[in-house]
Parts: sequence; structure tokens; C-alpha cells
Amino acid sequence: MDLKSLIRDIPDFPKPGILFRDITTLLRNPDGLRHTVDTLTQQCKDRFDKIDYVVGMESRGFIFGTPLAYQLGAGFIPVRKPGKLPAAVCRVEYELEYGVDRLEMHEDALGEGCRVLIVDDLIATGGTAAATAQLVQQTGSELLGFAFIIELQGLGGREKLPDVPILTLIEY
Ligand SMILES: O=P(O)(O)OC[C@H]1O[C@H](OP(=O)(O)OP(=O)(O)O)[C@H](O)[C@@H]1O
Ligand SMILES: Nc1ncnc2[nH]cnc12
Repeated sequence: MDLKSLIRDIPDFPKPGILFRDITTLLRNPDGLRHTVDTLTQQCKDRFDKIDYVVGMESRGFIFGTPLAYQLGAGFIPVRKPGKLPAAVCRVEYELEYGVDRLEMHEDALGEGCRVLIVDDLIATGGTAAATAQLVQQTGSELLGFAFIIELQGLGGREKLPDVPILTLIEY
């Protein structure tokens, strides 16, 4: 299935010069959604052993991370933008392709010995994923790898990440 054909390109969003890869057109297509989640699941099963937790970043990481965790028999842990999580959090700052922000995770969400996969819809500069890796590794968990639906190659994103396997389904 040609998943790339289901992704819509929006020039100059959210700022001039950014070509936004819009996944809402993939999500609204029943076959596209099923194929994306099933392919991601199969590739993760082939590549990673015994994933305890899938960590997904707000907000688009939630869309793919939760069904993936369900299919893998893992738990899902949300990493959120500041001020959204109710219990005590750990924090990290990160850079976006179009801004700077902070991410938070509940400090009791992970601990020593947890086997963790980080999932997001897209990697651009890698700032979000690198920051999430920092949050995960600070807890003493084992970071097994990353899975993204889309990789924007040429922005150097994967070079920012720790040396673990990185799965991607669609590349630009
Ligand atoms: O590799 P990077 O340069 O860090 O960019 C990738 C991140 O940017 C987007 O999220 P965004 O912060 O726009 O938030 P959203 O998911 O709530 O739309 C995307 O979903 C990734 O999380
Ligand atoms: N070009 C882009 N399209 C969609 N989401 C993004 N997140 C960061 N850069 C992006």
C-alpha cells in the first residue's frame, strides 16, 4: 500500500518555509490507518524483544503509540507539553523545526529495568525524540529504540538520537 500518497503536503504551515506533512488524510482513510498501525506493529515485533512500555509524545505520538502498545501487549506512557500531567514530573527542554518547547513525563512512570520503545508520527530535527530519550534514560530504563511513521531526511534528526535502532515507514 502506498502510504505516502495518503499524506497531504501543506506549504508554509505553521510558518513560512515549512512544508507540513499532514497525516490527518492518512488517519481518515480506514485502510491507510489499519495498514500503518499493522505494519508498525509487525516491524516492531520483528526488531525488538519484550517491549514493556511504549512512550509517545503529545500529541501525534499518542495517535500511533497507543494502538501500537495495545497490539504489542505493552503499556503506554504519555510524554506531554508543560503543565498537563497531574502528578510529579521530570522535565526536559527541546528544539522544534519551528520553535522551542519543554516536555514532561510522570516521574514514577518508568524505572530501572523497564524496556522502552519511543514512538512518534514524525522525526524532523530530532529535538523532540532526543529530549524524550533523555527523559526515558534518566529513569534508568533501557531504551530499545525508536519508531516513526515519517522521517524528514536531511534535517539530521537521527544523528541527535542515541545509538539504538530506528524504524521508519515513510521517508522524504
Ligand atoms: O523532530 P522535531 O524537529 O522535534 O519535530 C518532530 C515533532 O514535531 C511534531 O510535533 P509538534 O511539536 O508540532 O506537536 P503536535 O504533535 O502536538 O502537533 C511531531 O509530531 C513531532 O513530535
Ligand atoms: N514538516 C513537518 N511536518 C509535519 N510535522 C512536523 N513536525 C516538525 N516538522 C514537521
